[in-house]
Formats: sequence, C-alpha cells, structure tokens
Amino acid sequence: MSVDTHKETRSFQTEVSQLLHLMINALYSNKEIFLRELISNASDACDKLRFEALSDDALMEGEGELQIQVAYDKEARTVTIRDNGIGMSRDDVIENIGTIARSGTREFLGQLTGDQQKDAHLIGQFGVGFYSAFIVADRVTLTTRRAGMGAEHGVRWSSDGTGEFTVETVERPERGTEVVLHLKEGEDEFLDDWRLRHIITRYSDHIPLPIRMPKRDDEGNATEEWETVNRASALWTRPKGEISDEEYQAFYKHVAHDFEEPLAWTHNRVEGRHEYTSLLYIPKRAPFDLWDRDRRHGIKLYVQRVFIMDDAEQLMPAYLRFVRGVVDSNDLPLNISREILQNNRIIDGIRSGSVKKVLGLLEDMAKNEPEKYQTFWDAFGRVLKEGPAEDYANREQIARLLRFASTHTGEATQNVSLADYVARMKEGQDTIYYITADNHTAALHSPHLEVFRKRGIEVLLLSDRVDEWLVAHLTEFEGKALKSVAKGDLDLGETETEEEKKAQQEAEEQVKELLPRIQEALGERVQEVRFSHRLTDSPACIVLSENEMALYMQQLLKQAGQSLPDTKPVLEVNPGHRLIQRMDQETDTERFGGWARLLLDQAILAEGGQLEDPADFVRRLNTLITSA
Ligand SMILES: Nc1ncnc2c1ncn2[C@@H]1O[C@H](COP(=O)(O)OP(=O)(O)OP(=O)(O)O)[C@@H](O)[C@H]1O
Repeated sequence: MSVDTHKETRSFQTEVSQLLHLMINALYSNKEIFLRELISNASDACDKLRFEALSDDALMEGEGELQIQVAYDKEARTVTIRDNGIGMSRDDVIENIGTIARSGTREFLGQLTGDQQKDAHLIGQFGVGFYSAFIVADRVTLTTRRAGMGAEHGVRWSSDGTGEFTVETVERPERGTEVVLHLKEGEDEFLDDWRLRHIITRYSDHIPLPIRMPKRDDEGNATEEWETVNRASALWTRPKGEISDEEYQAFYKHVAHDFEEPLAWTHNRVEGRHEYTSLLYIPKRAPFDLWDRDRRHGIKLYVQRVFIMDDAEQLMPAYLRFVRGVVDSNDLPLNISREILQNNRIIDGIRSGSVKKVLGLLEDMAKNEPEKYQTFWDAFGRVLKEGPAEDYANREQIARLLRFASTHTGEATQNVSLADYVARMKEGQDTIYYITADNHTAALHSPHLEVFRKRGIEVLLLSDRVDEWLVAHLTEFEGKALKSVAKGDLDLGETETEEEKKAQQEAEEQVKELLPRIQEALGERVQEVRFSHRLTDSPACIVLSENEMALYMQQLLKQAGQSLPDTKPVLEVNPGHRLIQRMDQETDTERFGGWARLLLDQAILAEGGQLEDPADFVRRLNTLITSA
C-alpha cells in the first residue's frame, strides 16, 4: 500500500473556530488546566492500547510499559506531552482533531454570552479537551503514530488555532502521540520544573500510569533520567480512609471530563459472590446533551485495573445517565466485549448494586443535606423522573426522591416530596392529587384546581414533559393513589360538607334542563355533558378519561407527526356560574348553540388544547358579543 504523504491545509469546522475563540478568553483565568486535559487524553490513549493489546499483543511493539512524559525546553519555549498509547492514523487525526462530532454543538455555542464567568462554566460542561492547548500556546504540533502501523505512517498535525491546520505524513518510529505547545508570549511560567510538577500532582496524581519528568541535577539541569512525578496508582483501589476530598474531586474531573467539583460520590468495595469496586459520582450540573437519551453514558469499566471501555451503558440504567465514575470488576474476563456485557449475570449484579448505591446516596443527601439535594434535583430531576417507568423494582425508593411544584407554595421550584404531601393531607383525603400541564403557569391557573383551592386540598403541579410518562407508571405512593384532577370522575369524598352537597344539588336543580340542550347543540363534538363538582369560578371544563393523555400532550404528539385515536371529551359545566344560568334563559336555538360551542372551545383552550379552526372561533365569539 502506498502512503499518502502530501501536506494538506484544512479549515477547522466552523464550530471549532468559534469554540476556540470563546474558550481562550473564558478559560484564561484557569489556564493551567491545559496540562490536565492533555494528560487525560494521553492516559485514555494508553488505556485504549492496553485493552486492544489484550487480543493483539503485537500492538505493544515489544515496549511494555505505558507512560506519559512531560518536558519543557526553555530556549525553544515549548512544553511537550508525550504518551506511548494507541496513537492515531491520518484519518483519526483529521476526524478527531479539528472537528467536534457531537450533537447539539451549535445550540451549545448559541448559549454562550460573552460573559467570561458564565461562559467558563458552560465551556467547562462541554469539555474542551485537546483544544485547551490553545489557551497558552500560539502553535500546537501533534505528532503521532497508530500502534501496529509502520513507522512511515506517522502523522504531523499543526495549527496556530486561528482557523486552519495542516496535516502531513511523517516518519515516526515511536508509537503514540507527542503534543508540542509553543507557548504564547507571557506564558513562560510553564517553563518551570516546579510549576509543572505542581500542576501534575494537583490535577493528575491519581492517573494510574506513571507521569514522568526529566530528573534534575543539583544545578537544576535536566538529566537523561526520567522520574515519576505522580502517585500513579488507581485511586479507587486505595482504602477510602486514605483518600482526601481533593483527590476524589481531582479524579472526578478526569473521569467525567468536567471542570467543576462533583456534588457527591460513593466509593465501595464489594466482596462476596461478585467482587468489584465502584466509585460513582453525581455531578453538580447537567452536561449540555443530557437530554439526549442516546448519548454516551458515563461509567468506565475496568477489569482488574485494566481499562475495558468507556460509557458502559449496561452498568447504569438510562434514568441515572448523569452518574459518572468507574467500576472495576475482579470476576469479568479481560476479553469481554460490549455484546457479552448485554446478558451477563455479573454485569447485572454490578448494575443493580450500583443503582442501589446511587439511590442510597441520593436518599442520604435528601435527608441530611436538603439544599444540596435541591441543587441535584434542579439539575437532574427530570431525568430521575424516568425512573419509575424504567426501574420497576426500585420504584418506591425513586418515588421518595421525587420533588414537585405544588399549590402549597404555588412556586415553580420543585421542592415538595410525596411524603411532604401525604403529611399535609386533609382528614378524609385518601388520594394524592396532581395536574399536568404544558408549563407551570398553565398548571397553576387551571380551572380544575378551583374546588381544591376552595377545600384547601393541595395539588401537585406537574409541567415537565416527562411528567405524563411518570404518572402513567407511578400510580400510588405508600398506599395512596395518585390521581389527576383533570381526569375521570371527581369524588372528593369526605372532604365535602353536607352544606356544600346541598348547595350543589340546588344549583343543579335550577338549571336541570340545560344538560340535554347543550348535549344536543354540541352533538358529536362531545362524549357527554355533565354537571361539575370541580369548578367555582369557571363556567366549564374538559374532563378526560383516566387513561387518556392530557390535551397539551396530544397536541405535542400530533405535531411530532403521530396519529392518535380521535377521542371525544366530556364537558363539565358549573351549575352555579352566571354564564350557565344565563344560557338557561336563552330561548333562541341558534344563539344557544353559539354559547354552547363557546363554552366547549374555551374549556379546550384552558386545557392547553388547540382549536381546529381558531379563525372560526374568533368570528363566532364576535357575533355573540355584538348580539348580546
Ligand atoms: N494523546 C492522544 N492519543 C490518541 N488519541 C488522542 C489523543 N488526544 C486526543 N486523541 C483523540 O482525539 C479525540 C478528541 O480529543 P479531545 O480532547 O478534543 O476530546 P475528548 O477527550 O474526546 O473529550 P473532551 O472534550 O470531553 O475532553 C479523542 O477522543 C481521541 O480519540
């Protein structure tokens, strides 16, 4: 095979250029992180080689010890990071360095504001990896060779970070990657032995490979000898008591590619039937692509300290996809593949054990550190809400972790637990009431809440997309049924006083001829017209049957192109309302029909539904107003 050696100049993908520009400003105050990022990449590359070499020993090319080297050259004003890991082919380089192949990148860039501090957070969440080199360097040259390929397949990539890069094929006997940073004017602080060692021990101490720097002689001059600067043992293998919070935090930043501290972690060595160690973290913030259910999961799988794979989604269910960390098994075979992981008893055991640990960690936090838990909930609550549907076995424990907005406060913050709700239930109340709506305000102002307000009964206000899905699977909590206030018959049972019952009966008696008239006027448009026990201020509302989807959800699905069975709503009218009483007096059939349609249409609108012919609605409304 002939080798394509030509040198080509290419442009960065537009997104990369934008990111580079914004990142350099936003992260400047934190510039030393470039070293952590490049060491992280080097360590990942060594992990990958070790794994691939399990099935193809030749990839090691006779050089067994994996290591990372960091050096600097005062004269040339360069810092070099070198690894003997998997390396890259020419195609790999073009694909990996110079493009960002992540969905949602454009949306992410759109969120950046130019406000340095805010952007730094966002960019941190996004992860800048290799590109962070350009914070301190005005030229970066990466030379690499993929393990197992001939020396003639070396590749050199070079760029000043302003829009273009060059790639050429070069001779490179050593496998692995070398990144040379030509420092910008004023960045000489990194041409310092002590400074570099300090950064390495601060951020990369836990990297399980040796990170080496040239040994210095008594005069401070570099010798030919290399010495290990970091601790170089896998953090999770050490006893808990010997690991400081700072070490746990630094390790998190490495595994999670996050710039922020984690919110909490749980570190466990499990012995017995299966032996494994897990170190699992809850991040503080949601990564920008968390909502994508197909995105990569954050657990790294190791077998006896050998890295096996990233994003082992079999280790964490989707509703806990925000968890990051490592699992290291002693029982799995080293040659395990993704396919084998699928139906593996050991993996199933590790997974259910890890889920328990995470749920336990969250439960502790909710109990002992409610403010911290709120931070967690605000970031990841919507994901956790997928839990009861996905994880039937743990649904009670998950239910205890849920938080909702509620009429108790009326605020949009989701901070009411089901247990809080139950503790406040009225005498005689045996049901947990909720309403689902398109947004918090719509929920809070729904006519369905009127009678609950009057009786002082709390209603949970559910307005996340996932909520309909949640309540379809979570039908009870501690023996109390969860029920939508907008669906099915409403029986407020013993909370209704005799007096209230009597007043309702009288009001119904007064307008009792009305129901068949409205029914006739609306014909096929409704399933049934009946008197309501739900309303105090509104004249009418739509009621759905127990297993029907809320109107705003039906709307969403229709917009997404799904065809739904045509269902007809039940219209409930408020016998005590003036509009209803006036309709009772209306003798003109045509005008009565107009009022009846208006009643139905406004009830649909209040429910977040959409009218089939809004212009017609407006015309009818105006006719009625002018004739009234
Ligand atoms: N030293 C290296 N050896 C081999 N491949 C590397 C090396 N550095 C980077 N790469 C490749 O380039 C890709 C992009 O690296 P980059 O640091 O930009 O992002 P990342 O590490 O994938 O994620 P993040 O942006 O979250 O850090 C890596 O996924 C890897 O495939």
